[in-house]
Amino acid sequence: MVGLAQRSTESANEHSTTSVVHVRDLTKTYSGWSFRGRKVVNALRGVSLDAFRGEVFGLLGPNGAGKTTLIKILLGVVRSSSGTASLFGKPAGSTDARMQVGYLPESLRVDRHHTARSALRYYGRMSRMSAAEITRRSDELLELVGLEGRDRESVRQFSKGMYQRLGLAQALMHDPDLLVLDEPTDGLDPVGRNEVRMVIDRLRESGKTIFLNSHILQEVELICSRVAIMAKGKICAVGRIDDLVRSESFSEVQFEVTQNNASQEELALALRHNFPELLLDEHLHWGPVMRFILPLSTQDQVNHAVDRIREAGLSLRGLTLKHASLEDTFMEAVRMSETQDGADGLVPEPEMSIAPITGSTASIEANT
Ligand SMILES: Nc1ncnc2c1ncn2[C@@H]1O[C@H](COP(=O)(O)OP(=O)(O)OP(=O)(O)O)[C@@H](O)[C@H]1O
Repeated sequence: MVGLAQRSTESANEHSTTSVVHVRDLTKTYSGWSFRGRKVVNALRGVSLDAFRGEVFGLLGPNGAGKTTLIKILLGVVRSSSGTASLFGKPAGSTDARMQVGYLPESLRVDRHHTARSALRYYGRMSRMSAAEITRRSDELLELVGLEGRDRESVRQFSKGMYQRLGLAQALMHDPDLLVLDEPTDGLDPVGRNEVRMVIDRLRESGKTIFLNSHILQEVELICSRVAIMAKGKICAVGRIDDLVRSESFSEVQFEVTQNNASQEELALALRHNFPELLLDEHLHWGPVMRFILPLSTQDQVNHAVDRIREAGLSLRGLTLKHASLEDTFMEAVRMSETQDGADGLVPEPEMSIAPITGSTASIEANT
């Protein structure tokens, strides 16, 4: 298992160190009044992270962790309470920063009367692109997302995967260097997920930086080079997935033991005496060789269990270590955050007024 405290496992040599998304000590407090009085929600509590040029950075966290709030601040839709957030060195929300970011919301709505091409024309116009530029860019993007040849069909005919790939194309219309994707593969079948993943791969290869929010851990493992795990408004861990899911940590260990001349009942009795957690039958698989699984995570714990098996006069026939996964890392981080304080009230406050957005980020909604 991973260490319990917040830790950073950055390794500067393995990726570009040019910070595209730079966040320091960011806080966001929503406050307001209800019939019970004043309520405050600390949605972000001192968040710091960097996403570097050319990487796919994943933001993970359970519901209410603060992911959407962070993304809204990066896009300039919500104002932070304190701390700094910048994109390409420009304050998040400034016109300069917005011009360099494309956004795919979780549920992009493209009017049903559109074809893929007319939708891109619409978004291109919103980004104040010329007609020639729109045609050129649409051709490029339709090919990139694999919708060439389908561009005159009504989006009504589109599968979810095609719709999502069109969403990626709209986010890319003004050729931003940073793409912010909110749950890009949510609701897609395996084929659709694979198609979207392939587009993301091609974008990464072309040098774009991708910042994505997802709760599908297997997807994140496949797509992202680095991740931040958030819970209760804080970053619990940040770094390369391989580093976070440390190879020397386990999630569980399976033992196989036996004892000369002992019946299965005697063997079970000896095991239960030494490992009280095996009182439940579901944890113990009976047979001449008994099998059981313990939730051990460190080598020391494994050594200790082996010592106990030997002291009980049992012989160890087999030992299988299951290495920790990103899910184990995530669950541990979330468990830890739950043991900390932070009961928050939930009252919306009126958010800042939303300035006209240039570029394809115009599809962002003022979600209060
Ligand atoms: N406008 C708002 N007014 C008051 N509280 C809010 C507002 N927006 C979000 N919150 C609260 O802030 C906290 C963080 O919410 P946020 O939507 O950022 O989390 P999230 O990680 O994106 O969750 P989810 O995965 O469910 O979308 C939650 O407790 C949420 O209820």
